[in-house]
Amino acid sequence: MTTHEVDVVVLGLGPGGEHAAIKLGRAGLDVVAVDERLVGGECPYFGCVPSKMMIAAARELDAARRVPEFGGTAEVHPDWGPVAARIRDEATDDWDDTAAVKRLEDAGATFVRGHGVLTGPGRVEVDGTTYAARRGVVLNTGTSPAVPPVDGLADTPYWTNRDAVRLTELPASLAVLGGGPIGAELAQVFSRFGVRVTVVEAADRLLPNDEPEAGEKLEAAFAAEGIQVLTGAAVSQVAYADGAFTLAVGDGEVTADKLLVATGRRTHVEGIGLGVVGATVERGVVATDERMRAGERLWAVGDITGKGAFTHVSMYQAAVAVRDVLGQDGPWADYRSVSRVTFTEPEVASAGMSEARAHDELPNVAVATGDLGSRGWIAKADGLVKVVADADRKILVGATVVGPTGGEVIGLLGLAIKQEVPVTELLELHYAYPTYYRAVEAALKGLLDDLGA
Ligand SMILES: Cc1cc2nc3c(=O)[nH]c(=O)nc-3n(C[C@H](O)[C@H](O)[C@H](O)COP(=O)(O)OP(=O)(O)OC[C@H]3O[C@@H](n4cnc5c(N)ncnc54)[C@H](O)[C@@H]3O)c2cc1C
Ligand SMILES: NC(=O)c1ccc[n+]([C@@H]2O[C@H](COP(=O)([O-])OP(=O)(O)OC[C@H]3O[C@@H](n4cnc5c(N)ncnc54)[C@H](O)[C@@H]3O)[C@@H](O)[C@H]2O)c1
Repeated sequence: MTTHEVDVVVLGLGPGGEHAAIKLGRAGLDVVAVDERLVGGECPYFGCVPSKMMIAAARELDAARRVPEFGGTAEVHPDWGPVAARIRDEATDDWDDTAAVKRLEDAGATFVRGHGVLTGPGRVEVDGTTYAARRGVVLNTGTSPAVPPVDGLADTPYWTNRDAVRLTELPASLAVLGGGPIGAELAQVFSRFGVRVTVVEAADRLLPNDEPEAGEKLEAAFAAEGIQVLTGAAVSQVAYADGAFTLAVGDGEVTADKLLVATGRRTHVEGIGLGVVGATVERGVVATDERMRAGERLWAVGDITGKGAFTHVSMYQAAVAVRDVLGQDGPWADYRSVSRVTFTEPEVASAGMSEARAHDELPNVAVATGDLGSRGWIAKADGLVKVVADADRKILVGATVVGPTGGEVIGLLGLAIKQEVPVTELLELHYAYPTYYRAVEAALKGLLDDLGA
């Protein structure tokens, strides 16, 4: 067996691994970067980028459909062709990572395509070759779609996100299993392109990991667009015959031409030798410290760390790990104010803790909710701002914004949570009239009585 001595091996090149390999290569280290599929991982080829391109197109269709409400007439004839072409040509290079491999090599890293396994501290084996890393291994092996053990499902030609982003034509009807971020975003896209969509969600609301009020707003928006949503829905069986899927849901049935499974993710932590470096894996998550250290000469970043399955978290953690590999003095990982956005319309954005988590972790919590104010009324847009405060310290610990630009407005609140800005000081800002972010001021005012401020 051949052994190569290097400084660092990056195993798995999702957004975090790619970032780490490029930074460490540019820092002059001898880096070997390993991926068995495409450099960049899920986000550019099967996740964020293609889905957001779909969403951009679907939004234009929806805006055109709203013309009569505001003044005039417009005819909308959806065409998936330009969306499919844009994803193929602009987002994914036809699912070819030549450009991403070149970026790695230009940074000084050596790319190896293959399945890597840890064989000891700092040691990774790929197809019979061992790479022995003096400093250690950065692990970023990410996830695959998780498919639930529903009777019959495995034998059907269901889709996951990896199929949905490669479609060149759309079906007449689609059932979406799972109403989390993937299911919700894609359900709305396909519905806006004329597909009859039914979302089947096991929990009692859409986006069950967000505030309940957010799920309610989204469900109302979906109903208004004609998307059928079944919540609290247990699917006991899936069958496929004569070109159609049938889902047994409670006492009833859902039928559709196609089925998209969006029921969560399975982390790639099994069978890759995590035991040999003393890493702790619990419920599919690799335990990490504030420097992203996960075992002997091992750093772990991205979805496998369970700190938020988002591209920005993966890249943030990679930057932390790079600092530690290079012997720098922090800053280390801080998750108090992780922002996240589901790009439905309305957007559902949040930062920090939910109200429920704040009640679990803090003795005194204050909560206030407001609507989107003048801007929302003018644009005929429904939504909300919810703020969660530590009532003893009089600072925000969590926030949710549901609305047309929720993902932008949350930036202000994320900063306030991270910097622990007193609520009274936040109220000293000038909130331009009539912006969406002005709705934050109204929500904050709702906290004052409870804070005794
Ligand atoms: C449809 C969809 C939409 C999304 N939208 C957003 C969004 O808008 N915003 C956002 O922040 N996040 C979004 N996400 C989540 C985002 O894609 C992930 O959080 C992101 O890709 C980070 O993942 P990661 O860095 O852990 O690794 P991944 O992207 O999962 O990549 C891991 C890489 O490791 C490789 N690998 C695994 N095991 C091995 C092995 N043993 N040997 C060699 N290589 C291996 C894989 O081939 C893969 O390339 C979306 C996800 C999906 C599916
Ligand atoms: N805009 C974004 O940032 C974005 C977009 C998409 C995905 N993501 C990331 O990817 C992750 C994975 O997304 P996801 O939506 O697949 O996972 P998820 O775990 O967030 O949601 C899955 C949903 O499926 C439901 N479910 C599970 N089993 C079911 C069953 N048998 N029948 C019906 N419903 C069932 C769950 O209750 C849950 O609501 C997200 O948590 C998020 O971190 C982010």
